[in-house]
Amino acid sequence: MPATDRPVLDQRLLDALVHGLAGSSGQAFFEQLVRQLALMLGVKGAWVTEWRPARRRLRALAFWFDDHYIEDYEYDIGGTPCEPVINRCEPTLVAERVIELYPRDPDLPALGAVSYLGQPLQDANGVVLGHLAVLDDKPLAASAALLSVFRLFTARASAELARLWRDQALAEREARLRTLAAEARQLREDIALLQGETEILGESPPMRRMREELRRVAGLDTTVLVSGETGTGKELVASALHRQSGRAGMPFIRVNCAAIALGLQESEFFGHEKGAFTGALQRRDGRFKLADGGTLFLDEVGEMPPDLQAKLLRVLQEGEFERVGGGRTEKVDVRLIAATHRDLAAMVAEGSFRQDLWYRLNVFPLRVPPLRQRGDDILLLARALLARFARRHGLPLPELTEQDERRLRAYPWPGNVRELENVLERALIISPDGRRLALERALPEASPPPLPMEPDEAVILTAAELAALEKANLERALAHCQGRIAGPDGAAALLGLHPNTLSSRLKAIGLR
Ligand SMILES: Nc1ncnc2c1ncn2[C@@H]1O[C@H](COP(=O)(O)OP(=O)(O)OP(=O)(O)O)[C@@H](O)[C@H]1O
Repeated sequence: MPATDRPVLDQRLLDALVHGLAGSSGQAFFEQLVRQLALMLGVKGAWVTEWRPARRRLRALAFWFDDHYIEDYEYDIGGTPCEPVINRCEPTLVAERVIELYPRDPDLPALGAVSYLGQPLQDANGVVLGHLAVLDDKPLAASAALLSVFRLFTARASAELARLWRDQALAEREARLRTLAAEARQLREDIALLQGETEILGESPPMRRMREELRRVAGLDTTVLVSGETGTGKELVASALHRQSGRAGMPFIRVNCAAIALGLQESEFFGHEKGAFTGALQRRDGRFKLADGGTLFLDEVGEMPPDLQAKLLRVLQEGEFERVGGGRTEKVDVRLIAATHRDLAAMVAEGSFRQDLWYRLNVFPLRVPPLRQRGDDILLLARALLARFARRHGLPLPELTEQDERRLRAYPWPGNVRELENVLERALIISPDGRRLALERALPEASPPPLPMEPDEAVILTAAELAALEKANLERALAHCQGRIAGPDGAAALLGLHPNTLSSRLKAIGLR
């Protein structure tokens, strides 16, 4: 078709194109753009790329050719008509005989190219982000209309690509911030270590057993899977495994698998080369590299997305990995510890966690018991934690009263040691006189009242003990109300029961 017959002047087509693009963004936008551009200019192919300066390559974000999309198109710009577009940063039109002019470009003959038009995509500061190009199997005349349409779509593509770069750069910075936060956390842990705050306290049988297992496995390079409810001390256990191992002088690197931004996971683990993807402004080491010689702690491993599970498995099997955007394989010497509050076996059964990865991680399972199964450890922990908080805040250290002890034992501690820490710190801070803990105010509203007896080990009672406890409670209520059941001064009101219900209960347990 001669250039003048190309439908570039058709206003309706132009409107359709602009409207078609208005609603889309990202990948969909670029796909629409190249397809519509090729159709509109009546050319064989159109593609939009992003520029990877480190490797001097262009990677197609979308490539429409001969009525279909071409996937994964990436090329070195040397000897191609795209080279002057990128290098000189100016539009390039090759109206005909493009193969003769660029004989080193191997793709031109394959695509049957005769003509070429390309223009760089730039951000507001003139930095080259990529380019937009069309090619045809017929000569292409530079009509003013064609060039103005082409310029219009170059501007739209530039704006969209610049937006994507900004988003990626922001995500990069956030990731960096998270790394800094992790380093700050590491430093806080070092300080805690120096102040003796990393000791795993507890003398209850389950804690003694757990500590003994920890001691046995710590010195080996065995992968350990630490499980337990939230706040039970899994991270404390992981760092103790590291400190008691031969790797103690080397880094202990923690990755929270639940908190890595989508799209950055692979780079977070394995690192990336500068220019490896949009927004990868500099080369960065991943957590595997940072942990070289030391221990890598995969916290919340149950939250790891499936594709990352597959990649991690490959690294564990092959013992090496590649940075994102880098051809070189890297080998590191890392001991792996994973932790989860989830039931990984159940996740494997339901298909949300890879069985082969689970086998690799579950070499030595270490279960941290919930606080409610640790008996008097609750009191031991409470005293140690109170001393720590009093020291930290420069406050007097209150004694635990019997009432405090009962309250601490009776509460089920769903948030485990972390919750105990929070409650005690709050109780200490709001303590009215500095000598007495304000536990009743610091404990969550729904906490049960203290049991009027000292249960053995923990708050697990047999059915007979529970019945005896209820009987004693009802007797005390009756005595308090001089045997009255109903009425405002009756035992039913005191107990929060309907009088008929109370009468039935009294009959059932032989009190009436
Ligand atoms: N046995 C213990 N002795 C002393 N401190 C403990 C003990 N167990 C837990 N802690 C403290 O309780 C807090 C929570 O522990 P940690 O962060 O290790 O729990 P976690 O199981 O990893 O929690 P999550 O599942 O939420 O990640 C930490 O401040 C830790 O120092």
